[in-house]
Amino acid sequence: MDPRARPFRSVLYIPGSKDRALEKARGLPVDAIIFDLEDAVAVEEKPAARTLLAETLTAGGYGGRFKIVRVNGFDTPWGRDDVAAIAGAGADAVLLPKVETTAQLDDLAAAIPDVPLWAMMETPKGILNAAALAAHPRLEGFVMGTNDLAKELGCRFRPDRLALMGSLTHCLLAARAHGIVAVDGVYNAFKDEAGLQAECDQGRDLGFDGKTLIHPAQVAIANAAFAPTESEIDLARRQIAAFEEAERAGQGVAVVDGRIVENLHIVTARETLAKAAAIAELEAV
Ligand SMILES: CC(C)(COP(=O)(O)OP(=O)(O)OC[C@H]1O[C@@H](n2cnc3c(N)ncnc32)[C@H](O)[C@@H]1OP(=O)(O)O)[C@@H](O)C(=O)NCCC(=O)NCCSC(=O)C[C@H](O)C(=O)O
Ligand SMILES: [Mg+2]
Repeated sequence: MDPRARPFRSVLYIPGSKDRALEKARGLPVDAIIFDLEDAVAVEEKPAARTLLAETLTAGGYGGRFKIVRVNGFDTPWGRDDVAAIAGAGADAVLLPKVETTAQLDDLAAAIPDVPLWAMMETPKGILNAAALAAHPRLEGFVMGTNDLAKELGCRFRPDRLALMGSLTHCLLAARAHGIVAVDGVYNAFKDEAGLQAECDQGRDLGFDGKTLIHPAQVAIANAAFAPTESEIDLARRQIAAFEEAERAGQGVAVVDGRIVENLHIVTARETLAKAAAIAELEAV
């Protein structure tokens, strides 16, 4: 199945140690959840978080939300135990942090044979290897780790994310070349709605499927920013109708709102309608 066939507008991190947040997420209108065992969980809490998360996933109750578990790296004392604990618990994907090589993905793939893999893109080596990682046969999604990446680059956070732009677009190119999902990084100032809106709009303009989030207050903004707008849906319908009319008249080009519409625009128009339909289907669950 095409991993991009379902929506990933809002992808909420939940620390695997926080039972209240794990419970709350069962009612949040998010497209996907990253149940985190890595950086959001303190070292002393890791074994208990792993057990709590395995029990929580097994209990279910997350409806149509896509369930991703971020395990610790296999170069830590916890990574392999994390994978063993969540295997068979019903996760839709397992997310490996700080991925740099396809050998790391091979290692994870061998440890959990039946679950799709996702990769955190957040180190310079990982970003440089994005094309090879995206081509891995088990990989279905990239998540940008913009905090770790900024740390590694030694760059400053700016509203326009200038220092990160090369990495963001490089990973998007790799993801699109290999048909996998690409989700943008988090916006840390979770009470700053205007800042989040601007960063979501930028991520959407770049081509990301959605945004990773850290707080429920961020969900509505991401859901709106990464959904097709009413005017985009209306335009898509009119482009398809006009193009089909042109084809019936033996022509390969139509004109809508003063702009040419060719077959390639119809591909985009159909994708827009398919995305709107997938969102409606998910929201009906
Ligand atoms: C940022 C927070 C620490 C804020 O927590 P808190 O002060 O408790 O928030 P609120 O009191 O406003 O919470 C209100 C209610 O919402 C629930 N809640 C809060 N956060 C979440 C969440 N993420 N998911 C689900 N529910 C959540 C609270 O439980 C309250 O519920 P109730 O009491 O019933 O009203 C906190 O939001 C938080 O811990 N966020 C997640 C942080 C996280 O996961 N960080 C790691 C991922 S970021 C990262 O690592 C990216 C990447 O790797 C990189 O390098 O960039
Ligand atoms: Mg990180």
